[in-house]
Amino acid sequence: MSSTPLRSAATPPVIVFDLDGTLVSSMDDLVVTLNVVLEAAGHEAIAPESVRTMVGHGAKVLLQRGLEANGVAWTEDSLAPLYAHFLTYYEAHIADHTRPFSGVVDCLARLRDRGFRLAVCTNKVERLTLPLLAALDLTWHFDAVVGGDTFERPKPDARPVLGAIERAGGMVTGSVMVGDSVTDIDAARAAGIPVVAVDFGYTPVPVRDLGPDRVISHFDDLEAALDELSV
Ligand SMILES: O=C(O)COP(=O)(O)O
Ligand SMILES: [Mg+2]
Repeated sequence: MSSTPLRSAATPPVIVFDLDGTLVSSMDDLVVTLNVVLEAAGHEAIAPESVRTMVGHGAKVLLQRGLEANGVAWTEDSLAPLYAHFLTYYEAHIADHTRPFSGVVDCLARLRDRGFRLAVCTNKVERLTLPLLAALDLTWHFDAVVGGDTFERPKPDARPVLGAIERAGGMVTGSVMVGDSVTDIDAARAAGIPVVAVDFGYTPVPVRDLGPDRVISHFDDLEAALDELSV
């Protein structure tokens, strides 16, 4: 049992979680989907190690990067049918291989017990985010879910992070972002809240080099990191 006192229920801080590469290991399903779409359009499949460096800005940008890796120039018009295929295929295979990372579910429960509100702030569009959370039975943990298309601009804009805190009914002071990539760190900075990075996510450079306030290698270590940040 934690000895940390419960927080005031009136104005709780919010732990705002990124989704892909932070809460869930979605890489395998993203790789399969991207390559199904690219190959159907007559292009080469991309190696999983390369796809890992392309995730974090939403499916449309992933597809754009997949085309660019094939040396294919794209326009909004040429991208549209491929993006439609991506959405349809990925929706039908959203949790074939995707699972919460080790320790996630227990950690979410402990944070709730400690009086935090919890939110998701991902650059995945809502159409994909909501079914993925539901398929993994994660939805009920969260007071708010913000996708890449919920507000005008996605992360690294501050608005989705601040919107997640607001929709979760919490206050900005004491809230913390937990993410795996530069978009999360920059969004947290823009929102004026600290950021804990996980080092097992999807990023082309080591996340430690991006200057997060704390780095964890397992969700069992998140509460200690939050305690160190005095939130
Ligand atoms: O690139 C995506 O699909 C979304 O990524 P995120 O959950 O890490 O923001
Ligand atoms: Mg991520």
